[in-house]
Formats: sequence, structure tokens, C-alpha cells
Amino acid sequence: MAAVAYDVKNLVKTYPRQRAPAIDGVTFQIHEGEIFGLLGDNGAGKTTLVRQMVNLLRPDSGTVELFGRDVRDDPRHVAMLVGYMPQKSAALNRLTVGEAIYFTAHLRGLSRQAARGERDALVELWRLGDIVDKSSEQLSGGQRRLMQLAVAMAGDPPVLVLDEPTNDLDPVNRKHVWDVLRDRNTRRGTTVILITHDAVEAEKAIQRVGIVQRGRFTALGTPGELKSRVALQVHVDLSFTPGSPPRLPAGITPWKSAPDSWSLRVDPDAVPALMAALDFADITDIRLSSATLEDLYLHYVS
Ligand SMILES: Nc1ncnc2c1ncn2[C@@H]1O[C@H](COP(=O)(O)OP(=O)(O)OP(=O)(O)O)[C@@H](O)[C@H]1O
Repeated sequence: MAAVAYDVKNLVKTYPRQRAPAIDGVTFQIHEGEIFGLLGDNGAGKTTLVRQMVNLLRPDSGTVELFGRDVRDDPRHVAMLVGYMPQKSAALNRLTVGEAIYFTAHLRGLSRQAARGERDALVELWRLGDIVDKSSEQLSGGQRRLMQLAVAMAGDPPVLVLDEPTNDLDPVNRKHVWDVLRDRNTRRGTTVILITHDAVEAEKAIQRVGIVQRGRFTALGTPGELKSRVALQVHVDLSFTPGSPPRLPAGITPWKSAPDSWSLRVDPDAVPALMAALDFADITDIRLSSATLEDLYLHYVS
């Protein structure tokens, strides 16, 4: 069993002049070496939760321990061990991209020479060569996000806490983010905690998920565990000879249709009847897939 990286107990936070708590008695653990995803609606409390985990926000009650030590006891403990990427930040505005990466690596304990090497490696990894000498306030939203990822990773902290790391990014860079995170996790054992609204892409990387609603977890577990707790429908995508749509058993209707293809959602126990009813002479392609993390999310927040 992997060591516990984060141990969060009974965390409560109500902002001043707010009636409802933003975080309402949250208890959970994150194990060393896992990729943990926080999903939830806008305003559910995700950012409030992670800001308390990185000691940027004080809880009203409850505790957050990082590798056995309360994060409030020693701010340096968190700064050295956690690379935090906030959703929005003006903190690095005056520095160039290269300086922001270099100084962060140096502050996390690398010698000047090693920090320069780290800067060069991260500039290459995140393809920041063209903007390395620009000050971060001159960057586009996506470029800024890539710089923030490089800064969070500078000095190779064992834990990354990333608040919506793929926001503002184009599809190529979004894929690159998921690839890099998976690679860091596999090769270096980096623990990754991330907030995302991108359940479809996150599914490829996330090993355990917490779904937050009104300051509480409504679901916590591996995607497989959560799916097995709810009877989610099977997806069936089928294509057919133009002009010859298949006859479907009563009660099954396509929820998405194009001239010669349909998508169906079917209860797992209705799949055999569907297969028996289809005339495969006119079916040109058929794919069955299980429910996705997005389905799971929609199930738990609705
Ligand atoms: N500084 C603040 N003062 C007062 N209320 C706040 C403050 N920051 C957040 N809130 C409130 O706390 C609740 C949780 O906000 P939080 O930013 O944690 O949600 P979130 O899940 O991260 O949302 P999103 O997905 O939109 O980023 C919301 O109702 C929000 O309005």
C-alpha cells in the first residue's frame, strides 16, 4: 500500500459574509504516486479545497497533513514538496518565463547550475523556446498556462496540485499536458492532484476521482468502483447501409442520429435483446462501450 501523501480530516471553510460553507466537513486521503482528479460544478468548492491543501487558505476547522505534517506548521514544507498551479495568478508577472522557472527551481533547493539545467529542460518539455524571454504579463492565456505548468514542475516536487491545468489550451497542448502528467507519474512517481472540467480527457489519466458538490464529496473512488455502484447505460454506436436503418426493440430509441448512423444508450441487461433484434446484413459498423467518466460525473451531480 502506497504511503499517504495528503491526509485531510473534517475540513470546514465558510467565507466571510457567506451563509453556506464552501467546504463542509471533507475527509479523504491521497496516496503517494496517484493521479487524483477533483470534478464538480462551478462553485462546488474545488479551488477552496486545494487552496487549503497548499496552505494558502486557512480552514475554520479540520486539518490537512502532507506526508504526516500539518501544512500550517511549516509553510516551507509545502513550498518544497508541492508544485501548485493556481487557476489565476499575477504572482509571476514581473519575471520572464525563463526567470520564473529558474528561480522556482533554485528556491526548491537546486544549485544555480542545476536550476539553469532544469529551466532549459522544462522550456523544451513545454515548448516555451519562443517566449522564454518574454515577461509573463505579455503572454496569451494558453502560453501563460504552459509557463505555470513548467513553474509548478520546477525542481521536480513530489506532489503537483494543478487547478484546471488544461484551461485555455488548444487540443494539441491539452493532449501534451495529459501525456506529460502521466509520464511524470509513471517514471518519477509524482503524485498529481488536479481539478478539471474536462472529464473526457481526464479519464485517460485519472486513477481516482472525487466528485464535489456543495462543499462535500458525493462520490470518491476509482472510476471503475464508481461506475460499478451505479447502473450506467452502455453506449452503442452503429452505422448502417444508407436507407436501411435497423429495427430496434421497443423502448430503445437513438439519442443521436445522422443519415446512416445512430448512437444508442441501453441498460446493460437490454444489450442481448438489442443484439438479437438487429439485422446485421445492413449494419456496416457497430461499437459497444461502457459508461465514461463524464457519464459518471453527470450521474453524481444531477
Ligand atoms: N473569496 C471568496 N469570498 C466569498 N466567497 C467565495 C470566495 N471564493 C469562493 N467563494 C464561494 O465559495 C464557493 C466555492 O467556490 P470555489 O471557487 O471553491 O468553487 P470551484 O468548485 O473551484 O468552482 P469553479 O469550477 O467555478 O472554479 C462558491 O460559492 C464561491 O462563490
